[in-house]
Parts: sequence; structure tokens; C-alpha cells
Amino acid sequence: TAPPSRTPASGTRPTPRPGWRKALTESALTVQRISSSPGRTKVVFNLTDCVGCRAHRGPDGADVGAYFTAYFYPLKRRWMSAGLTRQRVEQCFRVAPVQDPLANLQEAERWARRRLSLCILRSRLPSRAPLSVIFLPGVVYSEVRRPCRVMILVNPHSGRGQALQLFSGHVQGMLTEASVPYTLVLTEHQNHAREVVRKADLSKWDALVIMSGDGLLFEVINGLMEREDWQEAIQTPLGILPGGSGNALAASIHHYSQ
Ligand SMILES: Nc1ncnc2c1ncn2[C@@H]1O[C@H](COP(=O)(O)OP(=O)(O)OP(=O)(O)O)[C@@H](O)[C@H]1O
Repeated sequence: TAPPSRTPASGTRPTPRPGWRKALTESALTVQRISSSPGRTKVVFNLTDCVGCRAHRGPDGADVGAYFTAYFYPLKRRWMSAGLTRQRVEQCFRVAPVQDPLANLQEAERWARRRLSLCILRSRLPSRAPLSVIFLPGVVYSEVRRPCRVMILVNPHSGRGQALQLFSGHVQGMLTEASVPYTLVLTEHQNHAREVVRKADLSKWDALVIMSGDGLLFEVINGLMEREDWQEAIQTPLGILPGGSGNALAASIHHYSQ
């Protein structure tokens, strides 16, 4: 087992640094250097900040080791700023207990899928809650099935017309890291989201997420309430990602979830 490192750049091979130990609890992944020398020897990754992980081979075909990469979004202070914001931290771990690349990959998959994924789930939930949650840092977590299938409605004209760019720049990658399958719906006119939600087969979705301002969420709620099965439909977990101009609801939900 090797220490945390950035994902190896294509064509490069990370320098093996032996003597690190990983420990996984329900709340944290700790990586500790086995060393008698002073200095920073322990790194703790809080699993509540982790959105997902994946196992993979390295870029060098001759490397028998396998890797698992975990994606964290811890709250960090920005340079010259007083407030804390979530910032992406990608950690790649090399796994090479034996000389067999396939066995090493299986071991990396074991870490990535069974151990880390399970711990991410447990760290987010009260002890007896079902193992299900939406993996988007900075939002209120709803209890939904995993893997959860999400319909994401984006109003490309909301705010300063940048909702789609915000989605591709900030959200899309995070959904991939968290292995959340989604369908993107770009609204084309006023009340489009309302119609889509009113007619949708909601059994296909575990959550509806809107990336816009308050107006689109208002449409989605109206669409749900206009259905014949509204009592069931309104139970669908809803998510809001700020993409509008005011974003009053997203701001207040986020504020009270802190
Ligand atoms: N493609 C579209 N073209 C024109 N209007 C749209 C489109 N998609 C949605 N809308 C309408 O735009 C209205 C305003 O959108 P929304 O509230 O999401 O953004 P905003 O006004 O920029 O943000 P905020 O409400 O936070 O100030 C919504 O009520 C919705 O009906």
C-alpha cells in the first residue's frame, strides 16, 4: 500500500514510497506514514466530504500496482477570504500487495466499492437510516435510493444566462465522480419544467434536481401538485442548485443546513 498522491499524470509513474498505513473507520480514512522522523505523518480524510471513488489501473502498463481514487470536497478557507467553501480534493492511492496486476486491481476495487463506498454512506446517515443519500456536497441530503437516478432540470436563461455553464463546470464532473446517473432537461420555455414533471413517469427517478432560480422550483412543485398521484409525487426528493439571480431558497436551505 502506498501513500496518497494526485492521480498519476499520463505517462508518468508515481514514485513508490513504502511505509504507509491506511485505516478506514465509519467516519474517516486515515493515511499514516510509518516513520520515526518528526513532521507531518498523518493525513485524515473525512468521509462526509467524500462523494465517490473508483478503482483503476495506472497509466504505465508495466506497473503491476492498481489504484483507487477518492473525490473529496472538504470545507476550506480560500486565499484572502474569510468564509469557508467546499473545494475539490482528489486523492489517489496505489495498491500493490502482490505482483499480480489483476489481483491488485481486485483489491483496489474492494477498497473503492465495498469499503469506502459503504463508509461514505454510513458517515452521512444516522445509524439506523437506510443506506441511501444524494451525493452533492453543500446541499441538504435527502434519503434516496443508491444508485439514485436523477432528473436535472436546467433553465439556460436563468440568472445571467450561465446556468448551463455552471452545470458543466461544477456539477457534471461531481455527478460522474459520485456515479450518479442523470438525465439533463434544458427548459425551452416558461412552464416547460411544469409540463415535464406533470407528465413524467416518476418511477424512473429517485430525485428531481433543478439548477436555476426559485421560479423553476416553483414550476416543478406545481407540476407535481397537478398530477393525479400528487400525494405520492410530492414525496419525490427535490434538490436545488443555485443558477438563478436571487437564489433565495437555495441560499436559505444552505444557510440552515450549516
Ligand atoms: N427556456 C426558457 N425561456 C424562458 N423562460 C424560461 C425558460 N425556462 C424557464 N423559464 C422561466 O423563467 C422563469 C425565471 O427562472 P428562474 O426563477 O429559475 O431564474 P431567475 O429569475 O434568474 O432566478 P431567481 O428566481 O432566483 O431570481 C421561471 O419562472 C420559468 O418559468
